[in-house]
Amino acid sequence: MKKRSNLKIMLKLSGLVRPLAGWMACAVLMGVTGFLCSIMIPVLGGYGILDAVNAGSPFTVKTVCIIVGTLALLRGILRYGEQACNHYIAFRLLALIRHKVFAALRKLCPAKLEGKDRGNLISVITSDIELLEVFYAHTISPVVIAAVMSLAMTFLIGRYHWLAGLIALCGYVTVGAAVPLMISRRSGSVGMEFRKGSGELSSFVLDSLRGLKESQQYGTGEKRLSELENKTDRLSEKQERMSSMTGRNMALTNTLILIVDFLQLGVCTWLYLDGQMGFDGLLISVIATMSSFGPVIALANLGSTLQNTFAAGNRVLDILEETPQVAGTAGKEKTVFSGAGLEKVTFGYGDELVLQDLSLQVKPGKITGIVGRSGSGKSTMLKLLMRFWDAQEGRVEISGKDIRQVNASDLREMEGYMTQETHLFHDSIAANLRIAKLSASREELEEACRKASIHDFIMTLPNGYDTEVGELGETLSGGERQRLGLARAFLHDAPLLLLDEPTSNLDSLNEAVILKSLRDQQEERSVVLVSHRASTMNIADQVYQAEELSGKRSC
Ligand SMILES: Nc1ncnc2c1ncn2[C@@H]1O[C@H](COP(=O)(O)OP(=O)(O)OP(=O)(O)O)[C@@H](O)[C@H]1O
Repeated sequence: MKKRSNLKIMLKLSGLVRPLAGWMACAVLMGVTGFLCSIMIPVLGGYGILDAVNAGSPFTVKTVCIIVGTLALLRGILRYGEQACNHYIAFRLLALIRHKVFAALRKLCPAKLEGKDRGNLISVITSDIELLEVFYAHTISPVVIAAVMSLAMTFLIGRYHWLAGLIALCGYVTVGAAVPLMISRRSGSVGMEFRKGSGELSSFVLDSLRGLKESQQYGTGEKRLSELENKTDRLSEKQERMSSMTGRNMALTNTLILIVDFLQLGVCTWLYLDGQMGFDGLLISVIATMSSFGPVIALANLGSTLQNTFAAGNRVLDILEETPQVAGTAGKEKTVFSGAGLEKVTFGYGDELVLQDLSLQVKPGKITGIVGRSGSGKSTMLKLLMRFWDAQEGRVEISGKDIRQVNASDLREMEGYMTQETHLFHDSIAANLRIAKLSASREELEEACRKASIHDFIMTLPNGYDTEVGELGETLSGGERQRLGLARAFLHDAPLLLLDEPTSNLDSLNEAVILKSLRDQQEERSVVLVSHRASTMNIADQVYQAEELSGKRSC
C-alpha cells in the first residue's frame, strides 16, 4: 500500500468534488448563515438585557424577540438545507468514486484479480468507499464553515477590544485545529490498521465461505471459527482504542472550551473594571465566545474519525492510481484476424519464470493443440494471447502485428476465451449465455448450446433457458457449467477460440459432440486447445509440447 500524507489524501479526495463545486458552495453558505443565526440568538439576548437595564443597546427587547424568533426558524431551515446539500454531494460522489474504481479495476483486471486477495478488494469497494461519506458530508464544508465563522466572530468580539478578539481566536484555533491535529497524530496508524484488519477479515470470511464444504469434510470448522474469533477480537481491540481516543478527545475539547470561556470572562471583567471596555463589550464578548464554539467542535470531533476515513481514502486512491500490468491500446487501425503466434517469448509472474524463448504459430482455420505437464505454462500462453499480461521478452502477434499495437476492443472481438473455471452469475441461463453476445436471439442461444451439447439438458429444466442458476452456478454440475462456458464461447463467434481444458469434466459422449462441433466450424475459425486428454487432442492439426519450449512436433 502506498503511504500518503493526510494532507495529500485530503487534497486528492477534495479534487473529486470539482464537478459539484456549486453544491459545495451552497452548503458552505447555508452552513455559515445557519451558524451565524444560532450564535446571534444568545448575542441578541445580551442586547435585550442591555436594553432592559438601559445600558445602551442598538435593539429594543421587542425587536430582539422578533429577530430571535426569525433567526431560530431560519437556523432550522438552513441547517436542513446544509445537511441536504452535503449528503447530496456525498452520495453523488460515492457513486462517482464507485464508477471510477470499477473503471480502474477494468483496466487492472484480470492481472489484478489473480494476485490480490479478493475479500480485501471487496472491502475497499464496499466499506472503504462508504466511509468516504464522512469526508464529503462532514469534513469539507465544516472546515470552511469553521474557518469563516471563527474569523467573523473574532472580528465581532475584537470590535469591543482586541484582547478579547485574540482570546476568542486562540480558542478557535486550539479547539478546531491544534486538538484535531494532535489527536490525529496521536492515534497514529490505528485507523490504517483498522481498515487493513477489516479487509483481512472480509478476505477470511469469503475464503471460509468458499471452503465451507472442505472445512466440514475434514472437520476443521472449529479451528476456522477460532481463527475468525481471534481476528474479530483483534479488530474490536483496535475499534476500542479508536473509541477511547474519541472519548478523550471530547473531554479535552470541552475542558479547553471551558478554560477559554472563563479566561474571556476574567479578561473582559478586568478590561471593564479598568475602563478599557464598556459593560456592553463585557456582556456581548462573553456571550459570543461561549456560544460560538459549535463550528469548531464539529472539527474537533473529526480528529479521531478522520484517521479511519483517511485510511479508507488511501486504500481507494491506491486502486485509482495503480498502474495496470497491461496498458490498453485504442485508436489504432482496425485489425482483422489472420493468424496469431508467440515469437521467442519469455514470461514470468514476478520472479517466477514460466515461459522461456517460446515460439508457436496459430494458423487460420486450424486447430492448434498444447499439451504438457501441470504448471508448464499452457494457460499462461493463452493469457498472453488474450493480453492479460505482456511478455517480458519476445513478441506476441495477432494478424502479424505486435499484440500491443492491436486495439483492446478488436482483441476482445477477435478472441473467445474459455477458462478452466466457468463463472455463472446468479441469473437465468439465457442471461448467463448472453454475456457473450448481448443481442443474441433465442435461436442463436440454442444453436450455440447444441454445439456445446448442453441444449438437451437445458430443455429438461423446469423453465428451460429461463431457469435461474444458483449463486456461483452451484446448482449445476461441473460438466454442465463447463458446457455452458463452451456455449458462451461459441456464441461469441470469434475467429480465434482459446479453449483451456474444455472437456476435462465431460463424459466421452459429450466430448464427442463438442469435438465434432469444433471440427465442423474449423473452416471459419482458428482454435487453440489446451488439454490433458489424448482423445481431445486427436482433433488438433498440430500439437505443441509445452516443456519443449521452442520445440514442436506435428501430428
Ligand atoms: N497469477 C499468477 N501469479 C503467479 N504465478 C502464477 C499465476 N498464474 C499461474 N502461475 C504459476 O505459473 C505456472 C504456470 O501456470 P499455468 O496455469 O500456465 O500452468 P498450466 O500448464 O496451465 O497448468 P495446468 O495444466 O495445471 O492448468 C504455475 O507454476 C503457476 O503456479
